Amino acid sequence: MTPEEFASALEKQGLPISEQKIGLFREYLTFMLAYNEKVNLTAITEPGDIWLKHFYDSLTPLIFLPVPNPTIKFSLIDVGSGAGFPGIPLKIADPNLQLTLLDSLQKRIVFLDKLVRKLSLDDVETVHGRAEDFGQNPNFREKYDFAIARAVSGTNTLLELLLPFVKVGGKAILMKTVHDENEIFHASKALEELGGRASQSFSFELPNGDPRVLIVVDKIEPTKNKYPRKAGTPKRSPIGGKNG
Ligand SMILES: C[S@@+](CC[C@H](N)C(=O)[O-])C[C@H]1O[C@@H](n2cnc3c(N)ncnc32)[C@H](O)[C@@H]1O
Repeated sequence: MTPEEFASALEKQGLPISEQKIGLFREYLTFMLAYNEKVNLTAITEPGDIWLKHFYDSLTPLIFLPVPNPTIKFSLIDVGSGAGFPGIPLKIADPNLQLTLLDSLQKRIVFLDKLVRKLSLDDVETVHGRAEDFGQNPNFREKYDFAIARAVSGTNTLLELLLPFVKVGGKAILMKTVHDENEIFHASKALEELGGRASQSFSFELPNGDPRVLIVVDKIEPTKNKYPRKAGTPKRSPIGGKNG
């Protein structure tokens, strides 16, 4: 996908993007690829693939999910953000977002700090640590309108990593590749323990035909104090068992 195809695919989906924002995506791509030479950030290094599989893919929640009133600032934590996906593309598209990027790898957080300065993005906080620890931290716990993650872990594990961050009334968004789109409706044990309710599941294809699923979970009750459990436990022993 070229930058022009990126802009026109978004426009077709009702998400027009300005030249100035395309310029920020160009800077992001150049900076990430240069940095990737010394620090492992992404296995996707072909520019056309970056426009499609990182940038366009990261924006799909804005295309497929009902967007809250754009004049209201909302807070979002991107858990396991890696090289900034999906958080940074979402912030470029919606500068009103109050964004937190969390990752357990220090070298990725150092990259994200530099990137945020390079792109002059406001209201972006980067946090080095494990979701399991920060989910128990009162400054982060139940403080966000949205918690999102792409390519971090299986659904039951991810629910335990995401839902503790979400305010009652907010949403967790799970970005998945191929999987059973009804899986979330069978994650009842994890949802019940964590105060979530499966709300929507969207299956769609990227412009090249690659399948994607977005799962939305409403936070309907506070998460029980014992969750998230200590670092590593949600992955080793997911509530309700391992799933996709
Ligand atoms: C496969 S990468 C995906 C990165 C990015 N979300 C993307 O879609 O390109 C997974 C990232 O999650 C981070 N991660 C995994 N488990 C985590 C945890 N428990 N807490 C915080 N970060 C975690 C890893 O350090 C890694 O950067």
